[in-house]
This record gives sequence, C-alpha cells and structure tokens, in this order.
Amino acid sequence: MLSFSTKILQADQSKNYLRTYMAVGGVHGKKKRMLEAGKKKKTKNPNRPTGKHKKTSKRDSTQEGKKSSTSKIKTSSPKPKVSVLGDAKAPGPPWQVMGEKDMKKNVEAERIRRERINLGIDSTSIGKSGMDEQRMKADVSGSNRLISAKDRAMLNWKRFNPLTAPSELVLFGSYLSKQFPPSLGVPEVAFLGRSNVGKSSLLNRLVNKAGGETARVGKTPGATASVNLYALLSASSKGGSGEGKPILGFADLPGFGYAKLSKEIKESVEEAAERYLGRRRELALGILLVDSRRVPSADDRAVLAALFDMGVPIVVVATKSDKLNANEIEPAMKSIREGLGLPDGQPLRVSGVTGEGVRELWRIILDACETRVSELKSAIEEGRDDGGALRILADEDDAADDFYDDYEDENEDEYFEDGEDIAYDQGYDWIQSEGAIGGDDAEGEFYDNFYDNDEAYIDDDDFGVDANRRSNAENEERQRSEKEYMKLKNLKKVAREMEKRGEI
Ligand SMILES: Nc1nc2c(ncn2[C@@H]2O[C@H](COP(=O)(O)OP(=O)(O)OP(=O)(O)O)[C@@H](O)[C@H]2O)c(=O)[nH]1
Ligand SMILES: [Mg+2]
Repeated sequence: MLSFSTKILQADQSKNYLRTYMAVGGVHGKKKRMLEAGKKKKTKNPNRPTGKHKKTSKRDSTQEGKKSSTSKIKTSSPKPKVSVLGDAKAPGPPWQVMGEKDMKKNVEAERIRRERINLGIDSTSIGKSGMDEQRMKADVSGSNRLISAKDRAMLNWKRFNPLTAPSELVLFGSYLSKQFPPSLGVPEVAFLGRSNVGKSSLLNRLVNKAGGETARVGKTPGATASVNLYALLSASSKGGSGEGKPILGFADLPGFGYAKLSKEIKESVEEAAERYLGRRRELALGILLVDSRRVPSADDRAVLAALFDMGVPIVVVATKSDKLNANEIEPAMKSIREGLGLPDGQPLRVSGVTGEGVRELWRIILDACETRVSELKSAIEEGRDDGGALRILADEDDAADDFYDDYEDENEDEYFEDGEDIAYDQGYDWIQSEGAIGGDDAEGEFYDNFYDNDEAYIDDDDFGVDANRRSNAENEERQRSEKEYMKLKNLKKVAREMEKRGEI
C-alpha cells in the first residue's frame, strides 16, 4: 500500500461549507503529524470547540493501521536551523575590504538602483538594453512594485498556436528531492499518473502536433525519483537545437503517489513532487492521466486529492482511448467519472496513437496558462506575494519546517479555520459532497478493495513486450541516480548529526 492515502474531512454543517478531501503524507501530513504528536496547543485555548474540525471518519480510522507503516511521521526532535551540505556559498562579509575605485562604483550603482526603485523599475534592469527597459516599464505600469525577472517573463507569456507554431521539446533537467527546478519563465503543466499510463506518449503526441519533427520523449532518465522538466522551445522553421526561447514547460512527475519503491526513495519522490506542486509559481495545470480501461485506483484518488490540497487546477484525462470499442466507451468513462467524483465532461478521452482529444487538451492547457498569468498579474498589482494561487507551500527545509510548525501553533485557529475552508471548486463531486467518494463507508470499502486488487488487471500490450524493450542502460542509469541520491541523503544526515554534537 502506498503512503499516499487519503482522508475525508467532515463537513462543517453549522457554517454550511464543506471541507476538501485531503492527502495524508502530503503537504498536510504536517497537520496530521502535529495532531498525532499532540503539538496542537490545546492549553492555549481550552474553550475551543473540539468537534468542529474532527478530521477522521470511520473509514479512515480503519485504514490508519495500514497507513502507519508508510506515512511520513517525523519525530519532534529539535532540528538544525541550517543545512550544512548543498547550501549556496555564503556571500562575503559586509565589512569586506574594498578598493576606493570599487567603492565609488558601488555608490554610483546604488544611486542608480534607488532612482529606479523610485521610478518603479526593478533594479535588475541595470545594464540591460533599452528595449528591455521599455518592456519592464510596460510590465510594471499600474503598479509600483518590484517584480522578479521570472515573474516579469511570465507576464510576457503569449498564447500560441500549438498546431502551427514551430517548436521543439527538450529535456531541461531531472530534479531530485531538495533540488528545485530552475524557472523557465513560462507557465508549466504537470503530468501525473501511474507508470505505463501513457504520460510520455501523450506528451509526444502534443508536441509532435505542435512542431512536426520534434525529438521524441523517450523513457525518462532517472525517472522514478525525479521531477523531469521539459521545455517546449520556439524553433525557427529550419529547426535548430536548444536555441529557441521556452514557450511552455512540461513536468513529468513519474513516481508521484504510485511507484513501488523503497520507503526512503518513495519519500524523496513525494518530497520532490510536493515541493514542485506546492511551490511552483509557473504551474498552471495538473493533468492526471488514468487508463481508459480500468477503474481508477486509490492512488489516483489520492493524487487528485493532493492536487486539490495544493490548489493546483486539474484536468483528468483517460488515456489509450483507441483501445476501447464504441460500446465500451461510455461505461468506461462513467466508471472513471464516478470513481474519481469528476464533473460532467471529464475525463477527457485522449489517445497518443490516434490523437483523439489532443486539440481539446491543448485548448485546456492554453486556457489554464492564460489564467495563471493573469492570476500572477493581479497578485503583483495587488501587492500579494503568492502569485495569485491558492497554493499551500510545501516545506523548504528543516528550518522552514520549524518555522511553519511554530507559525501554525501560534496561529492555530486561523490555520485550521481559514486555511482549509478554501474549496477549489472545479465541480468535483467530492468537493461538493463528502458522500461522493467513500463518504459511505460500505461503498468506500468496496471500492478500496476493488481498486487495490491491481494484480487482477494485466495489460499484455503494455507490460509484456513493451516493458521488455526498456534498455538496460536506462535501468542502470535510473539505479545509479537513485544510489547517488541516497548517498547524498546519508551524507547530509551525518553532517546534521555532527553539527548537533557541535563537531562542525
Ligand atoms: N494503444 C495505445 N497505447 C498507448 C497509448 N499511450 C501509450 N501507449 C502505450 O503504453 C505504454 C506506456 O506508455 P508511456 O507513454 O511510456 O507511459 P508512461 O506513463 O510515460 O510510463 P512511465 O514513463 O513508465 O511512467 C507504451 O507501450 C505505449 O506505446 C495510447 O494512447 N494508445
Ligand atoms: Mg514516461
């Protein structure tokens, strides 16, 4: 059983709003940890009603035993405030000796910077071309705020025609656990779904339509334990590799919530994916892929719930639609719709083979990107720093963990009463009503048992021939990168222990 288990939050009848479905072991795992570790400072507010925010249901409690072996419950031992390895080099001390010439240069630079700040132009524009300055002035019109270079780039993002715009797809990088992908300065779309569901094939189909002859997305290197970020680059009609500007980003989160991996690797996968999903300002849409021919699994539901938890807009697509015949289509879609509590119109049927649904998916992607950019714009104009998203931040590091824990303790009422009341309503049944999925215990048990019986489902096409085609080199590369990661993680642990003992 995977650690991505779910929990239904109970409706608050008195205020007539309903709580969101929530992933345990996800970002909100911290809340669960707090509750379990008794960190909630009940003594602070003994009169606070206790029944109101009860977070368990009968069904959940029956599953707790199953979950406990895999959920990420951290100990409450004090954590070091700084991490020793992997930090960027500290800048030089402010009293560093400086020559007179450099000093004058700095004073002049500072004078210009302040002038620009007063004019509402970001200080980073110093030294850039007049053209850039013009653009930057335009960007901040109506707002006298400083905006970061990546936000500025995002605000300049333009919708493009994916069917005609020349483009090419490149793997920008694979990012493990604490590495956060660098910004491409364009909106991004995340692909999620169990292995073999057809993520790479759909991505291929999307970009091949977009750019004609593009590099094919192979099996991703280091796939299981990383966020693989692809950049769709604009290309001249002649082609040319890697020279275009990014026009869209695609993130493949292959192991998130699904991979059958060692506990430690799985935790790191979840950490990386959660951090990406919870913090990425560029993220415009999460695409959850489920196989047309099977009922969604508990993992699918948990991933969907996690996306909601993190405020990521979602579309669910049913892959390999070409494998269904005409009279199988409706019942198959109905079972997915009901299994995941989706609104009418979802899942969207897609096929990497026939290209069914590709146009429609592009429209959804581009609409989501536009929405994301305008969210960011209004956030900047209103002086908010959340990028306009209702994103809930994942922990940056141990120090941040402590900070948020303390913050939550201090602001307990605000945290539980305001933070969770946000319903990311895209019409999903389980947002509207807790009975939609598993609200009824008997029904929930039935689905769980049914879904968990994955072994009953064998797909000859996908698991037989194709699986054997995976190259040894690829597997070796995957194992190597996982090993490297574990080595680094162990080193960090040793360093932290040494630091605690005051040895470094
Ligand atoms: N018939 C059919 N087969 C498909 C389709 N999409 C994917 N497949 C097949 O399903 C298998 C898995 O596809 P991938 O695209 O590699 O799946 P994935 O989700 O990227 O898998 P991982 O990278 O392991 O997570 C391959 O054999 C594909 O040829 C589709 O739309 N129709
Ligand atoms: Mg893939």
